[in-house]
Amino acid sequence: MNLKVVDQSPPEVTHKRNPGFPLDLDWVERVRMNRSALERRAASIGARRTVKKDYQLAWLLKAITLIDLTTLNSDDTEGRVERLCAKARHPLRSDIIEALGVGDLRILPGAVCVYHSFVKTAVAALEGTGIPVAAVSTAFPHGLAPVETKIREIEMSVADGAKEIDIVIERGMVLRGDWQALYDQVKAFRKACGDAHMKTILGTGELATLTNVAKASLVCMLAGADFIKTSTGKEKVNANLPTSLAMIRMIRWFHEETGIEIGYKPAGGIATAGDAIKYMALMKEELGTHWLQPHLFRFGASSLLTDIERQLEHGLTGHYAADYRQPMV
Ligand SMILES: O=C[C@H](O)COP(=O)(O)O
Repeated sequence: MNLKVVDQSPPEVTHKRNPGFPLDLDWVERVRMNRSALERRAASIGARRTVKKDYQLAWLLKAITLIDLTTLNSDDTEGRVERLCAKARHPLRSDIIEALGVGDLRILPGAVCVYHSFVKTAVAALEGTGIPVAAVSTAFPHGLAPVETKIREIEMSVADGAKEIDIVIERGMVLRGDWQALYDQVKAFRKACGDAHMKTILGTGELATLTNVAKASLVCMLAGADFIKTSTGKEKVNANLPTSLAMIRMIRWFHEETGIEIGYKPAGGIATAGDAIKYMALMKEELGTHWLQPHLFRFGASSLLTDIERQLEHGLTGHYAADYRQPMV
């Protein structure tokens, strides 16, 4: 198996964090996306085999390192978060690791993502692993609370030990075209994050057009977002490939203009190993393999790891495991 794809050099050495830039309304005005062209391009990603069989297991191992292992349910408990963190510590069964011969590779998820209330629990459960805790703060999933309340929630998540903050934007600001209000609020969120990296959830399924998605992406990047993220997982339409293309192309344009690399996080409804490979192929083709590293790409997903583990076992044995052998939480 070619494991080069799994190997990662330490990203922090070279990665320059987005410092934020002034709001350039002329640039925002120039942004246009052509939905049918993006849909055609997205369809071409799914239509052909993107990763040859020999490489599939390596890509799936890589995919694990890119997952924000997530539980975001209204009935979450400390116990469920602890079980999720135990899974994060050992994302693959030891017999699979042994059979793949990858015991010496650091295959751990990119982060564990929880509501603010569970940050302390997750930080304690992950101690010593180096796996960061990401908190969805700012009145997730709707984002509709007074700005002071949302800023306070960020500050509390950071104080509890979250190293990454997933903020949600107010979709109404985009629908009204109030780019100044969006910029000001996201900039204030970034300030409250301090050293914690900020992922900016756009709620793309509620933004009406791909041009709006692209403009909102740009405004959030100008305001200092470290990542742009599609969805909360709670909208009727969550991550998909055409929306991803619109956002990824804005990341590329932003990089061309500023030299700053922004991360991308598709989230919501990404549940199969096949989905994961399509998103990774899209990133590779549009931005290059460099972008397939945990500091520049994450999946927001609650059940993806279960399917990846099943597919890895299938790749090794030719059989699928019974569900009880791969409990999630
Ligand atoms: O940000 C993560 C999403 O809420 C996860 O959505 P999912 O449960 O559909 O995988």
